[in-house]
Amino acid sequence: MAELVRNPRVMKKVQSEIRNHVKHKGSITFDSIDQLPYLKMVIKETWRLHPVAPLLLPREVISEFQINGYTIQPKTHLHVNVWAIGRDPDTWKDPEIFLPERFMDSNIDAKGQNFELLTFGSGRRICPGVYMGTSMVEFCLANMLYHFDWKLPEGMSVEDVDMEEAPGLTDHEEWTSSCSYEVF
Ligand code: HEM
Repeated sequence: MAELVRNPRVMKKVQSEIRNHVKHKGSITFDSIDQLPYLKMVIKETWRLHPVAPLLLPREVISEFQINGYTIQPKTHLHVNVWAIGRDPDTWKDPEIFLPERFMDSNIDAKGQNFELLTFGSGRRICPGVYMGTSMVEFCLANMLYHFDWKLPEGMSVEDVDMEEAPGLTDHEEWTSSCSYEVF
């Protein structure tokens, strides 16, 4: 929501997609979500910049291996910095810009096969709730955007939105932003 409020162009575009689609149906169902490709791009772009678990869960090395000239010993604890991967300029063009369109005509998803986008981790310890989590986020966001128009409080501009992130196992904003909303 913070990225959408900061990017009114994207907010308008994703709301238009949802409202144009739902106009004919009356309500958002789980089946309708598959007809909302831009909503899915918005969610992937949010997960790229703001991964829910920025360092995943730690791993312990089982057997010695080499990487980039370093020898990693058994029992070493490893952290995969998904936050940094999502902002790597060798992987993403203009990584600091919130641009859902970068996922257009791209096969990258967050289901553990594309190491550029490890929202749910990967491998044997991948999040078992990947499908439930994705469906919940898609469904809740689609409903919030369908039913309400979201605005910053009176007197606050896009530049005032504080995107500072607090340290921790999960990624969350340092300060809770407030938004006003009107029923559509
Ligand atoms: C958007 C929603 C969610 C996100 C982004 C998310 C993300 C993650 C991540 C990044 C991990 C660590 C994976 C790794 O280190 O490779 C994880 C682990 C886990 N998640 Fe989720 N998760 C979500 C929803 C859920 C839901 C809905 C459930 C259960 C109903 C769930 C259950 C678990 C469990 C049990 C683990 C530990 C798996 C293990 O260590 O073997 N998650 N999740």
